[in-house]
Amino acid sequence: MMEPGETPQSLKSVKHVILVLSGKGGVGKSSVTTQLALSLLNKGFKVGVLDIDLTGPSMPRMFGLEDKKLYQSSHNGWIPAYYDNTKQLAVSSIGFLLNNRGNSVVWRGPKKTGMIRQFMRDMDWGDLDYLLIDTPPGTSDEHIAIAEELRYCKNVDGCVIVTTPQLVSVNDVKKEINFCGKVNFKILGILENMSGFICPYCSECTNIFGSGGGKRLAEEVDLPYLGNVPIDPQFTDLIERQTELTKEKGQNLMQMYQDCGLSAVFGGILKKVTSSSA
Ligand SMILES: Nc1ncnc2c1ncn2[C@@H]1O[C@H](COP(=O)(O)OP(=O)(O)OP(=O)(O)O)[C@@H](O)[C@H]1O
Repeated sequence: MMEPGETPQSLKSVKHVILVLSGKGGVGKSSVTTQLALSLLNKGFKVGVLDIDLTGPSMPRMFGLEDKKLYQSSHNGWIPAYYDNTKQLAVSSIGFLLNNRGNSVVWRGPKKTGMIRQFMRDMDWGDLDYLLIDTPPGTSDEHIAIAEELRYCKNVDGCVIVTTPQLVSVNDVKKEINFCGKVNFKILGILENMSGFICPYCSECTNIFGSGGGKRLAEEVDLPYLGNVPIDPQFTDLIERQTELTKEKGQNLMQMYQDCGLSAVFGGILKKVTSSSA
């Protein structure tokens, strides 16, 4: 039984917890979580990823783990899905508990809260350097539940907020910032995803959705700006065809990501995230 004000047992051996949030859906929050994880792994850290997007879980697909399941250990709760035998990357998502990928989760608030509580208290993460938490868009039941669970955890570094350059996304981010203030989550910085498209043939950058909205917002609200992430079709292809590419190249996702243009971009972003969280 957890006493009020305590860090859940499952997080006691986790050094840093970082949440990834966005005001709007489809802005690339899961892609950002995935790339932060890959960048940390490529630096030699042991990483866990918790997907609390209960209605649209995407972490199993992002890491090519769709066939995996979560198992209940005899004494220590749920065992996460490991990417491979090295156990450097552990992932937990409701996607691993659904019998069928197409199944939908139609739950009211209390059931969602119960599931998140279980994810927070009953996972056997073991020792981790970083636990990244991918959240659904907005500020709904899942966010309130996770904020309650993490309320007294000393190892929560804070949140990375993802936006796209469009004003409508930037406006929704302001609500997310407001939410973080209310639940006392530190904001590590704002990141602008889909910030231009780099032509793979001529390397010219076209600002399809405009650009600079994230940076202007960070200045307006006086928060660190973490950087722009362009649209890179190589990354989408890597995620979509990872099983095929792994067979073709004999490399795992972490190795293949190092050849992706976005890995250098995330190298810079990770430095800022980890220095803000230090
Ligand atoms: N910088 C990028 N370059 C190329 N593709 C990207 C980039 N960012 C996101 N994508 C692609 O856009 C799609 C949506 O991204 P993602 O699933 O990460 O968004 P999300 O904000 O997590 O969505 P949801 O609101 O459904 O949780 C995915 O197919 C992803 O591969």
